[in-house]
Amino acid sequence: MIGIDMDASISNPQIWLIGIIVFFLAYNYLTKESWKRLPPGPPSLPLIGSLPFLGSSDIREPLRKLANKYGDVFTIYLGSRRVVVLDGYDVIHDAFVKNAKVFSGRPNIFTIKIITGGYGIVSTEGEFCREQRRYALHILRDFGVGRSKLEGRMLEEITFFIQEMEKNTDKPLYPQAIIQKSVANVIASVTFGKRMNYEDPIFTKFMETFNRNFRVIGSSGFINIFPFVRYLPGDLFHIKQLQRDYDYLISEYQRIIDEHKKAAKEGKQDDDFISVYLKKIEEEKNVEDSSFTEKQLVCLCNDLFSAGTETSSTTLEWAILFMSLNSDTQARVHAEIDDVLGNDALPSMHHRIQLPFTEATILETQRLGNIVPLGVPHAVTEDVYFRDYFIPKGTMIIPNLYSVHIHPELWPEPEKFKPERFLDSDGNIDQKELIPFSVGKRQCLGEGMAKMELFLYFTSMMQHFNFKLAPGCPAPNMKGLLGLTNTPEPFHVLVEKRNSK
Ligand code: HEM
Repeated sequence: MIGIDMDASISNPQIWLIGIIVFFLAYNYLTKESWKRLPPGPPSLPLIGSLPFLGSSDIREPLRKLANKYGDVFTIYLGSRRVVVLDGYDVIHDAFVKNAKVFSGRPNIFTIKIITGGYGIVSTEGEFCREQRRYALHILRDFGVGRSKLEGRMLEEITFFIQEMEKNTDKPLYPQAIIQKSVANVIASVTFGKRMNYEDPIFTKFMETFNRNFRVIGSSGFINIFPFVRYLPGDLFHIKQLQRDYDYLISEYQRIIDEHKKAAKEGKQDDDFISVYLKKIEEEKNVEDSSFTEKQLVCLCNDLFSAGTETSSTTLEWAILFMSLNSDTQARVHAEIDDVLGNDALPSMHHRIQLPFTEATILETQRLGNIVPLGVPHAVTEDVYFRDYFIPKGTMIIPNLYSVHIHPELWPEPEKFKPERFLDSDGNIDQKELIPFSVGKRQCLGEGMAKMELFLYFTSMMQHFNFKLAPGCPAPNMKGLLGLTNTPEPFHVLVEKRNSK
């Protein structure tokens, strides 16, 4: 008969070891959040998480496939970071609008933290962010979003833009730089109170640095998943470059803020974001722990430039590309604009209602261009049960706006460019479930300004020019290049001056 010698077992180190392992496994199992039913998802491997299931660089289609398999709320792991992806309009709306209080946080992202230091709006959360967001919106509204003051400044910039395009007619043009400088000038005019000459070397250096910064952040997924790479010698992952470029941009904002302070001391009143904000800092100087500081103003300037330049200019680039490839649509837009504006009246926002097809073409550009396809990541600010799943506090949330904009039930033949889909049977605009600016409490702060910009720029461009692909230049791959935004692959167009009517 086989008996158990208890004394021998207690002193046997192997049995102790097995006991400890069993204890830890059991502890891990019992305390693991998964028993609380985290949203399902693909397996997660040590260190790399779900990366093998996300394709090489463009994760849009892999995310769609995962949604087909796991449903409209699913979990992936970027390295060891847990991320919940929301797929489709209903679930994004449920989270960001109906559960806005919990879903309006921002995740802690290494590259963003090293450059912003926790200031600004885009990457902050909580009461600090709410107060700053409210005040920034107040300035923008007061300043003229939806009113003629901003429209006047924009139209002035558009005049320079049209002149610049005219210099480039009848030869192959890659329009990215001209559009971007002009759109950056709109932000400069709102923020600094002045536009800059396109050839100005300071402006050129600023935009080059800004673009490099944007590109590095756009491709910094690897650094954010494996932040320890910052300790490697050299600068293989461009982290030092990122910091250097950011310091340069900050010094430029600071220089302009100092000029404003000097002007204010001399009694000169400026009518721009910086001037209004500086007055607020002065008003709050005796308020303990006021969130209105110069450091915050500097970061706000950067937020407005970062969030407001690339997005609008990329949308306009897509618009030119779609027009070049869809001559029937282009002809219909031309005809509508000719009827309402002729060839020299300046467009204004009150023309929007008379130009429904033009408006529908802009909406279709936003849908198919999918400029910010994965939105800006949110985070849940507390543990939450959502659609029967448990999502722990701090989890990063990705709203897959791309999934909304290519959903075949919402948009039949979603891959085709068809502005008519936004017109109802009476020919009026029906925006349907288009959400390029996201939804909820963190919805784009510049939406009003962006809509004005897209309408005035697009209408003016179409009033003056006809676009077609430059001979010998093939159409680019229409999926675009995914970074922070989805930009068209480089393309060359022929810009032809129109003589309408
Ligand atoms: C076509 C142009 C634009 C598009 C497609 C766009 C899209 C977006 C999206 C998707 C978000 C993320 C919202 C979220 O977190 O749920 C966002 C945030 C933001 N946008 Fe825009 N945007 C555009 C233009 C602008 C402009 C012109 C400005 C500046 C005046 C601006 C300023 C901001 C800011 C400050 C945020 C952060 C808001 C926050 O964190 O609370 N955007 N935008």
